[in-house]
Amino acid sequence: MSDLMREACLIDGRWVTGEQWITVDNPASGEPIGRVPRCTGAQTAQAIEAAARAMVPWAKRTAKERAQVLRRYYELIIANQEALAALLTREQGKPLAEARSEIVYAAGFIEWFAEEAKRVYGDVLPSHAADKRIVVLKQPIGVVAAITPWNFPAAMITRKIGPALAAGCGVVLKPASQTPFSALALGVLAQEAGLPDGLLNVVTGSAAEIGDVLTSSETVRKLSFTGSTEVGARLYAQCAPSIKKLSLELGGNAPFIVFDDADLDAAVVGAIQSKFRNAGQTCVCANRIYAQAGIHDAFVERLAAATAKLHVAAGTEAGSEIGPLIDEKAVAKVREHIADALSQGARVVTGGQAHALGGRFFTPTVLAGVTQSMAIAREETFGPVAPVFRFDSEDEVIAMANDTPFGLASYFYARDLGRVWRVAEGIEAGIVGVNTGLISTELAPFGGVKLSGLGREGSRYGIDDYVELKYVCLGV
Ligand SMILES: NC(=O)C1=CN([C@@H]2O[C@H](COP(=O)(O)OP(=O)(O)OC[C@H]3O[C@@H](n4cnc5c(N)ncnc54)[C@H](OP(=O)(O)O)[C@@H]3O)[C@@H](O)[C@H]2O)C=CC1
Ligand SMILES: O=C(O)[C@H](O)CS(=O)(=O)O
Repeated sequence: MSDLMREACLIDGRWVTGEQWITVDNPASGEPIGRVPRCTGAQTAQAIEAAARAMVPWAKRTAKERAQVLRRYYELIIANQEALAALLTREQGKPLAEARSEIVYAAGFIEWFAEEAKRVYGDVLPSHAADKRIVVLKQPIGVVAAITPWNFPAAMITRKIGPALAAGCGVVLKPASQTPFSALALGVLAQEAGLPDGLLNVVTGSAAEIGDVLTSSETVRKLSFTGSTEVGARLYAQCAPSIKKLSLELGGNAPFIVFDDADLDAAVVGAIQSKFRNAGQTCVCANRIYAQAGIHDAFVERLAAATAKLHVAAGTEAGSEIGPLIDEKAVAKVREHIADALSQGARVVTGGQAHALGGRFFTPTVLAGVTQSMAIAREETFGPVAPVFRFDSEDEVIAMANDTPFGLASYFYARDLGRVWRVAEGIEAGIVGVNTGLISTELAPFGGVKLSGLGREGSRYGIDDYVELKYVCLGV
């Protein structure tokens, strides 16, 4: 067990366990790698109380003092990149190279919000009366509950705790049950960085039981959730009675459009990067690939050739590019999407079947002849399958791209300036990648529209969701 691995929860500065446990397995082998406590509702309530108590002195510290602690936290995450990456690959399965990148990405949110802590500015506004002055204060919103998914076990956490801690809030974090160890390791480093006891609490266990306590608590003033739209909507409803502020980063169904005037080789590189990162298990993966008639056949041929070269192996194996899927349910969904597409006339260009490694490994796949009526066009595959649709006109493909209740990420390759503006403005999404398949950075506002969620994470906008505005009307 690495010295960052904890089989315990962090509540009020203490590592605690319970009477029941949840076993965590290695997706590459299916073998158990450890266990974490199944925290009770009472333990969750203790964590909320600890966060509320610890945030009072924390919020009273100067912004610069908070920034200095967060800066130390950032430096410790970077210093422990290798150990954190190894732990992340063991519990989530992604290639070690991707895990190392995720740790840098995760650290980037702490670095960024350490700086943003010092720039939470209020306002003095022109008054409405000679004997009044208008002052706007920005104050920490209160205790923050953060619930995170398994696909980015480190970055999805720091993307939430970074702004929360920078703003002066206390946090109760519930990581995904399949990938708790990265979160607990970040708890170890938070203590080492000097975060006060109780400010960051990490509870593991039954999502519903912990979620019920977090969403019903009136002490919790903010819920930040990343995960499926189904669960996000449920949490939204559960938070209504206590009128919490919500950030919801939910599911996607990203279109990836290649126009006739695209740089075809660049488009193939971008499609591979967007589609197969984390074995396709990201909410911003290209989920539908549209190729214009003039380049369709050449693009499909080149995409299939590049896809067939991807190295499928356990994440710990040198050169691994595609690791295992998180669980058997994920493999079943990939099979269902392929079978449904083939039953409606699509064809396999490469892949299409489980990998020789067996278990949760699946061969990177390209389908052609895909249409909007297929399940793979309507649902998020969350796996290594690239479905290619043919289209003729710009208006037609914008309509196809927008023919989804989701609106998180989108991508297109084109070089005509007018087309770039028309398509970027016409696509209904929170994020548009133009001539790139990689859009993830802590410096930009990340989030979606429609059923993909509420709010933005990262960037100078990201801290707004963790403060409240207070209007002070000053009689003079
Ligand atoms: N927009 C974005 O940035 C992202 C969106 N996603 C989306 O999430 C999905 C895949 O991730 P996945 O983890 O399976 O998503 P889930 O929504 O199933 O789970 C996300 C988190 O919510 C918890 N959870 C589940 N049910 C409840 C509940 N009733 N009350 C409280 N918490 C609950 C889970 O806990 P437990 O693990 O214990 O079940 C987990 O920690 C995909 O749809 C993907 O698109 C994923 C990542 C990023
Ligand atoms: O969980 C996800 O899919 C992440 O939000 C993707 S990203 O932040 O790495 O782009």
